[in-house]
Amino acid sequence: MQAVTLGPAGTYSHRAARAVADDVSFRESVTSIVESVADGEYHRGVVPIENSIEGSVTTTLDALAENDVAVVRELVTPIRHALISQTGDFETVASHAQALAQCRAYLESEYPDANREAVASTARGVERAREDSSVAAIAHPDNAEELTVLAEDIQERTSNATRFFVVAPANERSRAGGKTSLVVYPSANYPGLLLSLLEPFAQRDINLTRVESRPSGERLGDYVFHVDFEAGLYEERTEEALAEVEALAENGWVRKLGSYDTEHVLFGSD
Ligand SMILES: O=C(O)C(=O)C[C@]1(C(=O)O)C=C[C@@H](O)C=C1
Repeated sequence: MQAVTLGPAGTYSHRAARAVADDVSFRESVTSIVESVADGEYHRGVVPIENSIEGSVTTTLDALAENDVAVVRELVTPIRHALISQTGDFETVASHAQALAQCRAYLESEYPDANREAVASTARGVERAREDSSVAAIAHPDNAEELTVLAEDIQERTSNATRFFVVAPANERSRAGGKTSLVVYPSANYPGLLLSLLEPFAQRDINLTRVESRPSGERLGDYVFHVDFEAGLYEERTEEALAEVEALAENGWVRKLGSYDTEHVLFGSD
């Protein structure tokens, strides 16, 4: 099977994608990965959804709200960052914005005067460091070929981990699995709306694992809600809860991304 993920080769997304497919292709943005699966160009896409330190990857949330795709697997993988450069003498640190944020304390204490440059991915940061000796990158240490690893494990916590979703064409959505993800756009705003959307789950003893609001883009104060919970779409209690949520969102829409199980993925050097 072929999968598409964030490139170039060597990103954390690439590491996660190797657990899904032998043949991995690359795109420059999460949005184009999700779109290329929705268009049928690829069968699987691997996208970061949430990090234990820095929280949601908002471009992924928005792409899942805007494209009709299914989530078929969830992969959790440790994220251990290294500082990589040609020499110890650099002016700029280049990496993905998530990685720069996950190493904020280290950078502030060790390199308070260095410029931070957000690039499309951690591996793109390594390319910058390879081209320019005044640039250091934050990335997985396996990317350091011919460069120097100045420091390892510079993320805020050793427990740093990122969740990835494996997206598939919408017709491959599964009802089986211990977790489910939904996107709900109620297109309404009144006191207690969010409470009413969540009560159907509490009443059926369904544990929510994440609720995130994102602006709908329509107007200020209008939100899309991303909800993950510990039950499968095949369960009667889920069907009942969803019927109530769909009734509450009758002016908007509910996207069932699908049910899946969580897998923890490790690589040799993790
Ligand atoms: O830049 C990469 O290496 C990515 O795969 C992206 C990404 C992210 O968007 O969160 C993935 C995992 C880490 O949290 C840091 C960056």
